[in-house]
Amino acid sequence: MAPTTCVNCKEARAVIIRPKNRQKICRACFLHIFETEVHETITSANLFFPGERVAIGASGGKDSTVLAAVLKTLNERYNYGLDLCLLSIDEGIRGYRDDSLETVKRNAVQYEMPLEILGYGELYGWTMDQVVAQIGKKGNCTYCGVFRRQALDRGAAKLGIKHVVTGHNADDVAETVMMNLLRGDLPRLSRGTSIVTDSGASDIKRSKPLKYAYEKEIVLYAHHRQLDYFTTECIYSPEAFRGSARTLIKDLEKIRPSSILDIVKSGEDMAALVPNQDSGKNGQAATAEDESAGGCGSANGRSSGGEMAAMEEQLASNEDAGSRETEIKLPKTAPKKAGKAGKPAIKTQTLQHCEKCGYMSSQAICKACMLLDGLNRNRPKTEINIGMEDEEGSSTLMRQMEKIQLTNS
Ligand SMILES: Nc1ncnc2c1ncn2[C@@H]1O[C@H](COP(=O)(O)OP(=O)(O)OP(=O)(O)O)[C@@H](O)[C@H]1O
Repeated sequence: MAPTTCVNCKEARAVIIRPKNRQKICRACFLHIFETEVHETITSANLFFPGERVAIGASGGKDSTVLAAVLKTLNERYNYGLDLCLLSIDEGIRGYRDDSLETVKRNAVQYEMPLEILGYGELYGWTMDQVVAQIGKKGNCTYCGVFRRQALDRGAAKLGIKHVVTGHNADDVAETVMMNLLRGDLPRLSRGTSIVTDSGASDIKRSKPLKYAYEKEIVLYAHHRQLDYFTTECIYSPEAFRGSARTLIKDLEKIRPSSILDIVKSGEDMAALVPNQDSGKNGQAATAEDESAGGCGSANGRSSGGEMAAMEEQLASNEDAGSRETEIKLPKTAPKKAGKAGKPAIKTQTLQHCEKCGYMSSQAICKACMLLDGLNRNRPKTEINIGMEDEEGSSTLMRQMEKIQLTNS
């Protein structure tokens, strides 16, 4: 069979079938189109101004690595005049984040960007390994998400930077839209679809330049540019509800590739109909305590079927057949059981500063401080746990010991 020619340049051989629209294109055109689409997202939302200092939330994963690479390219190509740096949060997860941070350190050299790393240990006195040893694996994503959102703000403040960009992509936004629809939480739907979010109390703006980029295209971009990124998933359990929303989105995408963007657009349209009940500065959606803002691979259900891992494997095995067309077909995955989701009432929130740490909160005490309070109350017992094996058996034993101590006291 004669090789297919790229529909864009009409010259080179097509080696990619774009997941977004099924167009057959060559490698060079794919990379350029992907970058141009991100550029259009940036310019149409007026995300940056010349001379702006911007911190890239860098986890070492594919999304933030692609974000850093693309921003560097666009900054040079279109003279954005941005001063870019990498900001990493070390959640303190041995065998996961320590390894991914090594990738970020290499990226800092590759992209010639300064890197700042801030740890939960130094910020909160608790690493996620310690949190999980105390509370178990169930529900740990809540702690991690709340802490990370604050940590990114605090890291930016430390650097004197007022804008943090994250690698949230179209799939992430579509998942958030679905979750909030299923929960009947329209105000949160509005916050989740916003490309720019800022808090009413901190002057740090958040944005998602990859908001319209498909996750599969991000993987393809990373692959074809041979970017150095970290693929292992978080060792702690994913959030079940988001995992189910993710499976739903991926199933819809298989039938109709445009579904992801359609869901994002529908989310935006619906958001425009919802009264802006808790906007931050400049009328932007306030998200400091919103789950869509902090970002977490496991909380985003990365483990729900390991589709991206399968795709990466397939791309690697296509390596030898570089000149052939690459069509990504994902393995069928069994649907995951949804977690229990309460239906929150729509209510107006009053934004204020946390009495303890000063961070933005809709309550007198922010979520992070409330979580820390609970953890710190049991601190002495947790300290006994330090140094013990990190296995499920050990933490179960510790919890049993704690129960016995509580019963005795
Ligand atoms: N530990 C971290 N330090 C800094 N930024 C982070 C960290 N974890 C997540 N983020 C930011 O939040 C975004 C969304 O994270 P999430 O883990 O949900 O997605 P992901 O697809 O796994 O991202 P990535 O591929 O970049 O790890 C990331 O792209 C990154 O910008």
